[in-house]
Amino acid sequence: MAKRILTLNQISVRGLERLPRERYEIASEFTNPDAILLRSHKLGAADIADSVLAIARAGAGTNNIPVDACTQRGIPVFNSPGANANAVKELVAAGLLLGSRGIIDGVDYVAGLRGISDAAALNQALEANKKRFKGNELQGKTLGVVGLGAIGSLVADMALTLGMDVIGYDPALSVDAAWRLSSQVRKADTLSMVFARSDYVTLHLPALESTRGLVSAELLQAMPADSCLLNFARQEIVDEDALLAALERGGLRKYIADFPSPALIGRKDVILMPHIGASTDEAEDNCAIMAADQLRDFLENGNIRNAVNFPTLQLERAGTCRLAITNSNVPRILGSVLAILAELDINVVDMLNKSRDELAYNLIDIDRAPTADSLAKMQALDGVINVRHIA
Ligand SMILES: NC(=O)c1ccc[n+]([C@@H]2O[C@H](COP(=O)([O-])OP(=O)(O)OC[C@H]3O[C@@H](n4cnc5c(N)ncnc54)[C@H](O)[C@@H]3O)[C@@H](O)[C@H]2O)c1
Ligand SMILES: O=C(O)[C@H](O)COP(=O)(O)O
Repeated sequence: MAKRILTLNQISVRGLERLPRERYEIASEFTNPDAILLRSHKLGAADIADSVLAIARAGAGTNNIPVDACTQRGIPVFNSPGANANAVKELVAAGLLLGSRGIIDGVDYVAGLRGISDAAALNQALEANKKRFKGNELQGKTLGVVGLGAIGSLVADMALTLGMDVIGYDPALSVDAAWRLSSQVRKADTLSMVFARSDYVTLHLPALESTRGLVSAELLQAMPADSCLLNFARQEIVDEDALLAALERGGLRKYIADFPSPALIGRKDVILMPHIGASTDEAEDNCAIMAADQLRDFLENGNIRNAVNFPTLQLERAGTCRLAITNSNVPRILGSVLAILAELDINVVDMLNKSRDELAYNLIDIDRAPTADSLAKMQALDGVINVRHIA
């Protein structure tokens, strides 16, 4: 039977094409979907039907998904790391330029000259007024990058090519990300060091409980006068009251962000974009393709790539069929599962078991399909969260 994929945002067609119609039904409304494919749609735990086996986020941030509730229910949440990083990097480049030059005010000024029909008079007005839109160059200025993952590392490289000094902070930098990073990026040991030493600070870290309000009054106070803060990560990382206070007292020249809020709209010292960091054809295709491929591999083979709450685990298919079992990460569960298979005289052809935090996940290839009774027995074992028989 075709698997049912519920889409909760518009997903690029190139991604949806990875889910062939003979095996997948895709719709924006389903009562009992097998999986959910979404972008920034805010998903509540109660919105996830019992039938859902997996959730795929075509994008980086998963703070719109109740990941802890999914983990408890044994539902992997996939994302597409790096697939939209270049799009965000390019918008940050635009943000830096908008923060350093009088582009927006200058363009607005020119738009207001529509009524002048005489070219000479127009030219005279432009030349007389252009001093109002003077800016500064980025070359030689310091950019502080907070979060040096897929996006932060590209932003750091981009800033180096613009002749900026780059200082970076990431207390949880992965080994892969460290390899990607230019040796010209100076390491900051503390967040306050980044804020104190930068003309521009750009945020590229996830919204987590631990990063909510991370950009605090204290950090903003440490910034040099005339500095700019760029936020293309998430709104909640910046303490909005502290931000408004910093802008009011002139401690921050500009806030440039992808996340408008009522209190920020209309301020001259704030440049807001409508969450378009990943809104390019290329990024939308990349994210949707990655998310759809990972989802399909999970639904058809139980393999896990780029889940934010499950261990990474891939096993070549062997045997007649496969069991995918999620359980609490405690001893003896796997042994009990194997004992049930042994009772049925079913041979294990290959298997892989991995854990991540409180979860363990197993792929077990067997030479014969188990009975419905034995599957129910496995499901009933203490600590087993779910058991899936994949033909
Ligand atoms: N504006 C947009 O449209 C848009 C697009 C893509 C991503 N994003 C946001 O950007 C975030 C980063 O995306 P990414 O693809 O670079 O993710 P990533 O996982 O590759 O990188 C995030 C980095 O942040 C680091 N980090 C975590 N906590 C930190 C902390 N307290 N201080 C400093 N660094 C910390 C991690 O170690 C990691 O290296 C996403 O989580 C998402 O919220 C926004
Ligand atoms: O986290 C992300 O990938 C971005 O915020 C993009 O969100 P979007 O897919 O809704 O544009």
